[in-house]
Amino acid sequence: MSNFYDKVAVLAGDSWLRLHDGLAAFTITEVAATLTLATLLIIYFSRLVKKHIIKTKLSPPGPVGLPILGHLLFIKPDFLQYVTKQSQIHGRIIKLHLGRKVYIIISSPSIAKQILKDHDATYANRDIPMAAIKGTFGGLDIVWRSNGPELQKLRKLVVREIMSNNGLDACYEFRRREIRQMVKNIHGKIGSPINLSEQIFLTMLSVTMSMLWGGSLNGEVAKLGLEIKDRLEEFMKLMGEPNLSDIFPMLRPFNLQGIESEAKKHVSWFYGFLESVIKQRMKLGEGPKMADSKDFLQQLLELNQRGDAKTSLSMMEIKAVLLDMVIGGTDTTFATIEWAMTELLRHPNKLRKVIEELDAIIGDQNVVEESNISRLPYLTAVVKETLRIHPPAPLLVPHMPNETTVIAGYTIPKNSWIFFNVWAIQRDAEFWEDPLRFEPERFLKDTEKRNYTGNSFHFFPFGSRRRICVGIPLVEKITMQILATLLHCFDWELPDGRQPNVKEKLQFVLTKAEPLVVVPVARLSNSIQYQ
Ligand code: HEM
Repeated sequence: MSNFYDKVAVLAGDSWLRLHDGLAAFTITEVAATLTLATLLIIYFSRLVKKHIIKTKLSPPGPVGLPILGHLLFIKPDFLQYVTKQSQIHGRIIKLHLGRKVYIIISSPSIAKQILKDHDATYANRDIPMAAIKGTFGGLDIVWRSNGPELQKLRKLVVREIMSNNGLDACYEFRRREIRQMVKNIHGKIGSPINLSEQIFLTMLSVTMSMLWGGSLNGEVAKLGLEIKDRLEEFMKLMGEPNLSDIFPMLRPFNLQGIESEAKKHVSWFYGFLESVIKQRMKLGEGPKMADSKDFLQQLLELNQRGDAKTSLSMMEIKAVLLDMVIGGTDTTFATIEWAMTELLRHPNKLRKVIEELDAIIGDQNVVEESNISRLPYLTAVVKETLRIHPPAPLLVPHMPNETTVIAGYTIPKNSWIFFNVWAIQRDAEFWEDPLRFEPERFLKDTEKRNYTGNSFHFFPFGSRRRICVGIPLVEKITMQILATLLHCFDWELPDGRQPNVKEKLQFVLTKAEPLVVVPVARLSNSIQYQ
């Protein structure tokens, strides 16, 4: 043994020549052992140095909290307004705490980029709230799964099989049918004030349900659709509610606010309903077919039958993913259309430009089809400007780093909740000229740079990189087609000439606090569009 260490000393200290001489005398095992030892020492010391750097770095600034509770009592009633105001006072990266949970709020594009681009994998995890654990079989869906091969498998399946051009084309007829139904419903109420927000919501739910399993909200089924809406709204509210079981995990067994049991009640109702749809589908075989259309459920069940671990899905995963789709597909898209209509009605000169474009491209005699959408650049800019001023997920979904890191000179502890305040970034006068003005024209210039595919950290309403929204291709089609149809088929009058306000309400998704009430007026000479 001592002979071995003598040889190591020769290697470490003597001349190049002697080293070469010495090498000849070593066995392969001895050389390998030396290299392993050296590597382990390097790893050990670099970790020590990293730990020391992290320890000596600062914690992000933030308001002073109460002992034990931290900022729990301050974040209500309006979390978004509270964190935005605190960021204006303390800086673009701030820290709050709720019990032992650390919240980090980012309002800086460059810091967001550092996290989402340079530390993407570390920060692509989620700390799943108790309400979501109850609602997703412990996190079997996409939204609440942490980073890893299972998440990537699910995301790939949805993106490739469902959100691809082929997947979406396969269920175009379902979307088209529901939009035609919306036109018919509104046409029946010409001249009287209608709650357009509710109409848009029901259309979106109807479109989503019909794409997922061929369901519809017409006739008897309408009641069912409304019950789905109420149950899922309750579930979302509970997920957004600060929960003592999350903040103080030792209190979990007591379920003090009853959030977990309530969440389970609402979501179990929804899963019960889904099970009956799935059972019926399996009994009947293929389910409703329209021309060459296939609904999502059919595509998901085919994946379940594949029996190939790489691509197949379990029944629980299918149900959890369907829940993501109903929630993700309905609320966010509804909010975007509702805000776009509100902003256009507040800005008649912009509305006029949209109408001119629709008249030029679609004309008086035709119906808006998905194939026309790419020829409507001004309306596309309207949707982007709406997503800039009113991002439906203003803080994205909280990310969680699985190790402690140093970001912008501050230590971000492992397992903290990271909120990206896109709402504040997208309204920041430092990055946007006259940021509160509704100005779609800003998206007509430099269109490549000003897109929302996650490369710009000044405009990222869908997030970025590993956790970017999987629904973007569907959003692009459905938002544009519904908006174009509403504006092509009808003129809209404001009851008593009152402008709609832009008061916001955050319940996981940022919607209008008050519904949009307007009077539809028929505007096309060809009544075929209304039938
Ligand atoms: C205007 C409409 C929409 C907006 C603004 C939006 C926005 C977002 C945002 C901000 C995230 C979180 C990104 C992050 O964690 O960093 C997200 C995730 C997600 N969205 Fe959307 N979304 C929309 C529509 C949809 C639609 C139509 C679907 C599906 C039908 C969908 C499905 C999902 C899913 C499954 C996730 C989870 C992705 C993951 O965690 O890996 N979304 N979306």
